[in-house]
Amino acid sequence: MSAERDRLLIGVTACVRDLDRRDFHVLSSFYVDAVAHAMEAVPLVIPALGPAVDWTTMLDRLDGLLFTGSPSNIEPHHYAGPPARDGVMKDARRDATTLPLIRETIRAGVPMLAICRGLQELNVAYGGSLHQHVEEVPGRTDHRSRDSDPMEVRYALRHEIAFTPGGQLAAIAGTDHARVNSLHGQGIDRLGTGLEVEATAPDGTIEAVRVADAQAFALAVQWHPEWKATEIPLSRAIFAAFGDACRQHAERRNDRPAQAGGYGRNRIVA
Ligand SMILES: N[C@@H](CCC(=O)NCCCC(=O)O)C(=O)O
Repeated sequence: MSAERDRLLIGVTACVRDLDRRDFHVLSSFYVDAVAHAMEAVPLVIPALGPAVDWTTMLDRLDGLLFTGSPSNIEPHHYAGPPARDGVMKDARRDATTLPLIRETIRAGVPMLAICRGLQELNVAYGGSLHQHVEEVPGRTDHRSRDSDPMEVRYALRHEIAFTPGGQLAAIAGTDHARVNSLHGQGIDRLGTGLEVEATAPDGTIEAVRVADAQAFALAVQWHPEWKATEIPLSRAIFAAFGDACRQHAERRNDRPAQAGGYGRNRIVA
């Protein structure tokens, strides 16, 4: 088998945007670049088709899933929150795809990494709720970036985070604190059942969580490691740890006999 065929296949979630009077399934190139370069894996864009996607077939073939960030917000009815203010960007079809897909991914034991909106989706998928405007919560700072700023400014490392002592992220990072970028207006309010906090900002905002009883890697961060993923040491470490977990999952699955419709299907080899 060629080295190219050995590469990991990583699903990356897409948003739906109305562009030129049609819907496009889109995502920032930073995520696919991070998968291609920091993980040396093959990114496969997962369209936001909601229940039309056959999760079992998809999860049988993927080595891992990256739940991406997005300018849009989760519709508050998913966490019994008050209606969003006028003008807030939403994406019902992404919600209808990622919320069940996260639960299914973890149930299937497929490794996952979630970033920004992805972290918020994981929290909501596990029964948690969100602050819709973190900057208005007493004691909190403004975690948003300015859309008009150049990317180097928007993605600049902006604030400290402290890793939970003894946590998975502290082990991945090899330190107890780091500086991260910040491009979000929403954040975790009530923590989802079964999630554990892995990092916090000085104002108390939850910056990273993990699914406590997941069979495989299931980590989510509120910042953006996909930015300069091959250059920033913490980002490199996160994608390396995710890649290791995906490789182990691929190896375990390839050892299992083929099943018709289960999560143990062998990959087709030449
Ligand atoms: N809209 C939510 C989530 C923030 C988020 O994921 N930002 C990423 C923007 C850039 C990108 O598409 O990658 C919030 O504001 O909290």
